[in-house]
Amino acid sequence: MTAETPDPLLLAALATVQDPELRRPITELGMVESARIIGSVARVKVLLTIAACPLRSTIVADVTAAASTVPAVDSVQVEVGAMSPQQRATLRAGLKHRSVPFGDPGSLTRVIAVASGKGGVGKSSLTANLACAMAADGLRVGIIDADVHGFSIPGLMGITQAPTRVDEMILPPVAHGVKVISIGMFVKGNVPVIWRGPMLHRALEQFLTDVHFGDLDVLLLDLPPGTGDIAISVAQLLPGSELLVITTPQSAAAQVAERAGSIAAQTGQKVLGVVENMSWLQLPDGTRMEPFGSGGGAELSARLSTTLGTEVRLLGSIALDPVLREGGDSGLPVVLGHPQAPAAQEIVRIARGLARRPRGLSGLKLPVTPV
Ligand SMILES: Nc1ncnc2c1ncn2[C@@H]1O[C@H](COP(=O)(O)OP(=O)(O)OP(=O)(O)O)[C@@H](O)[C@H]1O
Repeated sequence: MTAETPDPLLLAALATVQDPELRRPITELGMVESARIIGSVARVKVLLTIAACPLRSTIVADVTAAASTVPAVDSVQVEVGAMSPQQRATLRAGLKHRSVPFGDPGSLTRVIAVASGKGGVGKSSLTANLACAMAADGLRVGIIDADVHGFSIPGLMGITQAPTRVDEMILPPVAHGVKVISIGMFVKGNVPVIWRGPMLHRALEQFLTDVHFGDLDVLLLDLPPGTGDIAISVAQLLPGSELLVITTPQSAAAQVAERAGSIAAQTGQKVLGVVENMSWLQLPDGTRMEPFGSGGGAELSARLSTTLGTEVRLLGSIALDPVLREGGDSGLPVVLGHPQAPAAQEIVRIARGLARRPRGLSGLKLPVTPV
């Protein structure tokens, strides 16, 4: 065997190693420069996308473990280098070719925009938990935190790592199996974002084009509360996206949420359903207290059904539970940290229902052209 020819058994073992960010075998990504076995020593040279790759040690550990499985190998030496600009351009071209553009009518990724009428109803907490529940079920899931003024997804998912940039391509950090991108990852400290419509539109557009999510089953968008510019941009950039509307049981909250949901009447988007959050608090004696009243979710689903002319179901009601708040504060969503909690089980049930629904035209108002 010449110095240039990789050892086929070693290469086959290395094909089981995935780049943690790109989620593709490192052999397919052009990251294995050489793979030889000399005596009983496996010598592998790995090229990282950039020299300062934050996941360097993970990749080295995975390569070492994979190479060790080859029967002839007693020890493994991993040399790490960085790709040349030319190699990165080839990688980018290959990824662009294979990634699914979420806005395409033929895209197989289900895009769910999570909306609410007002802030503080638990929209971001539910987005994070629904995503984790779907990922735990084996789906490939991404979140775009489009709540640019009140971005909270990185904290809820426990992400402190910045996205990796490969030239103009952005690789989103992965937490609990979910790929996440947020404007919060691009601002220093807790600086408020004071962008207006056109900038918000461009930020969302950039997330959708420059962030490499790879092939996703579900992309969740955490929208800002209300019926602002971003909701319109989402409808324009992702015409196939569907809305999930969150409310509390309070009648006033449901009325405000109706405005967020009825935006679908203008954009032609489908409303997947309503989720009522903070429905009740379980007291130590087993009784239920309803701090925010009751009936808001049912009221909202009835109102939206009338406005949109199609059934909009109440998909579930989630209890007010301190463990849900604690999970958000610690970056370990309750569906993973306390899966036995009733609130977690209800979120998992809702997530499974959403994931099961086939994509299609049912429930959509189709434009009718007069003949
Ligand atoms: N079911 C629940 N039980 C207990 N606490 C909850 C529940 N849902 C949300 N919370 C808490 O309520 C607060 C508001 O939730 P969250 O930030 O998810 O709301 P939001 O609708 O996304 O708000 P905004 O749009 O203003 O960001 C958070 O502190 C969160 O931990």
